[in-house]
Amino acid sequence: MRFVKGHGTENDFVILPDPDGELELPATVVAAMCDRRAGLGADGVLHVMRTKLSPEVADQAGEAEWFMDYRNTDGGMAEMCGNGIRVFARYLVDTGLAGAGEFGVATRAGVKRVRLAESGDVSVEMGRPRVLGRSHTTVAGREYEGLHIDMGNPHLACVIGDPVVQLDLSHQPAFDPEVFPGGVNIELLNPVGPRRVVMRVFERGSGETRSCGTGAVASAVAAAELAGETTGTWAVDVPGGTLTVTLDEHTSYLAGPAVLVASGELIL
Ligand SMILES: N[C@@H](CCC[C@H](N)C(=O)O)C(=O)O
Repeated sequence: MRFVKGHGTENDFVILPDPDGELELPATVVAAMCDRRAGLGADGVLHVMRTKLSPEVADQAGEAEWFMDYRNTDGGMAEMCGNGIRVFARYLVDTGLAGAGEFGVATRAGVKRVRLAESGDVSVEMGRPRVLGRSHTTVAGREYEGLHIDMGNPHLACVIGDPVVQLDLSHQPAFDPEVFPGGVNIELLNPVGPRRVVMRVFERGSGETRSCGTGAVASAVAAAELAGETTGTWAVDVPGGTLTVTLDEHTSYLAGPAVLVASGELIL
């Protein structure tokens, strides 16, 4: 099985080209690929399929030739991945499957428009974050409150007083299963300057990762709410680098580096 490996601010992915939709991807196979000791190692899998061949998203085929079928480390499907879609776009352009410039990519959360800049950064229009209320999480015995935000996938973004660098995120933080029946991505963040936050994340289905694009947008929304703002551009520092989030009245944008680092043959 051919693969390409890439990352966006060290949120890393195995890319599986499968234009004609011939691959079977049971959760066990995805989990084996993502295993950092016995497999290739990754935070998730980007399965590259023609949109028209996937019944899940075939209605998006008019706006997007390619479908990002996203899987978490545990093999579970997710609706959207902000870093993944930027790496996916980099892959499509570098392999000639899409022209440079702006184009649509199909996802389970609808078509997202991506754009490659000359600097090498890839940006994506993420849509309007939906704030659905407040909830709480417990991390290493400490309870934190945050905003429940729908980015196509579920988030709990918590601005906290404790320094996020010191948190123990080696275990699943507790959350309210009545609010998040399908699980949740949990962001912990500290504002560190005007429109700048430091964020760590515990992702649904993958554990702590070094970055999360949808989580960065949710974090900017939570920081903006605290500052009494609704629009503007935020820098989100994550363990793997820095992402830029722009919020306006109608939508949100995520930008940052997206690189391919290896390709080869997987023996599974
Ligand atoms: N790392 C991603 C989010 C991936 C999906 C997430 N774990 C979920 O289950 O919703 C990002 O960059 O947004």
